Amino acid sequence: MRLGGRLSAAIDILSDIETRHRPVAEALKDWGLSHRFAGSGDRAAIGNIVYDALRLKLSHQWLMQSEEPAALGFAVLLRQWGYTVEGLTAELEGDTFAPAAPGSDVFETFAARNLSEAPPHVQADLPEWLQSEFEKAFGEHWIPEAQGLNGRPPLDLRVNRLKANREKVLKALARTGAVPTEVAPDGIRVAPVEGAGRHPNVTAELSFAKGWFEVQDEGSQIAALLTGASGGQVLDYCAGGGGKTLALAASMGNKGQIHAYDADRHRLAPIVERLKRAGTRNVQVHDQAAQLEPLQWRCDHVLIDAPCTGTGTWRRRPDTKWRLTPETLAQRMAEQETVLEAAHRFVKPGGELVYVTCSLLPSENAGQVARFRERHPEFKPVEIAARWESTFGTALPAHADPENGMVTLTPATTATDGFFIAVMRRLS
Ligand SMILES: C[S@@+](CC[C@H](N)C(=O)[O-])C[C@H]1O[C@@H](n2cnc3c(N)ncnc32)[C@H](O)[C@@H]1O
Repeated sequence: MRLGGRLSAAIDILSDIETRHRPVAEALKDWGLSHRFAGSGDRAAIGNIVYDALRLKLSHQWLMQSEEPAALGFAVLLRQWGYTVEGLTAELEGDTFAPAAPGSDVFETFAARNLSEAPPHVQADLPEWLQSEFEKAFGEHWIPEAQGLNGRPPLDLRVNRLKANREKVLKALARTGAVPTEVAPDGIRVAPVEGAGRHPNVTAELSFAKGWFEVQDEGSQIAALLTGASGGQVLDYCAGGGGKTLALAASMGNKGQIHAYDADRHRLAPIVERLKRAGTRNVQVHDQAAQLEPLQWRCDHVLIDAPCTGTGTWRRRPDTKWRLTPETLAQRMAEQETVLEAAHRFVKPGGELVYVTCSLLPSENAGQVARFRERHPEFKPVEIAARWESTFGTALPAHADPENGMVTLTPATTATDGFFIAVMRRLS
């Protein structure tokens, strides 16, 4: 397919997402099933246009003065893929599969408008109702912080120390251009792709099958390491598919005992195969809360990787940004309170509770922790600056609240997905 056909397909998919309120992954999959002739390069290019359009949807619409999916598609190529109007027109000329170009007046409007005159939430490309949350989180830096969530993400991997080391994996993946991550000691990164590019399918590699590495964002690796667990009894209370459980098992060198629990057994199911591939020997998986009862007051570390709105992962799932509602936020906050209430009981006196979200909204983060500490004054913040420095050998990143044991990672400051991490110790 040439660019015109790819752009037409992306516009059709954007219409489908808009009219039927469908998740982007499903819309792309359906398109692929009904267009089996399209090669993998075409699918990647089409997917990239769709994802890019959703990342900057509001500012594209404002600059084009149009909410039409076609305007979005053209805006992607002009603003994110480096085309000029003339270059794009020339490229699409004579391409019978190319979509009709928006009228010349749309391009003129686009050229005449200046984004710095748009309302702040349009500049930031987020739903207006979330502006106050971002202002609260980042003060005067809230627009660049929100914009940081609008870029393409890298592909991050975590080297599994139980089976390999960073050098070995870097060598095995040399042709991908992978490099060591800045902060996480076992992380390696393949840079974000440009234009129609796509990341290598690393899970098809023999080294992946052998358990040498996992796909995991550097922020998630950092969160797991900040638990500070090196042995003892560890409870991963919201283990899901086991991303952080695996990271903990590796950093603990298979010592101590990790208990991985999740209320949703379907989410938990893949953990068994993953643990096997990674060569872990210190993890017990639990799918019933009752199985955890003997652990009450016994755990050295309890990790709560809480259910959240996922605002920190908008680079990877930009459609969720536009589907998020105040009702969903309220629901996630209620779930967070439930898990905090249920999980803190397992921390032994002197033990630690680590609360993590992949969201940047203060009501899910600092607000949630403050309310928890009001209800449970026996939990006090740990020295997060010292923990960070001894773990990573650097100073705390820009958005941290050492007095309250909290740190926030963002694409703009740590070049990771957005994460919030609070570490507390139970005094009695
Ligand atoms: C952010 S995800 C966990 C991701 C996982 N830790 C990882 O690193 O791959 C949050 C998890 O919390 C689980 N969860 C939600 N409510 C829960 C509850 N009341 N008790 C235990 N787990 C819960 C969800 O099923 C979901 O898997």
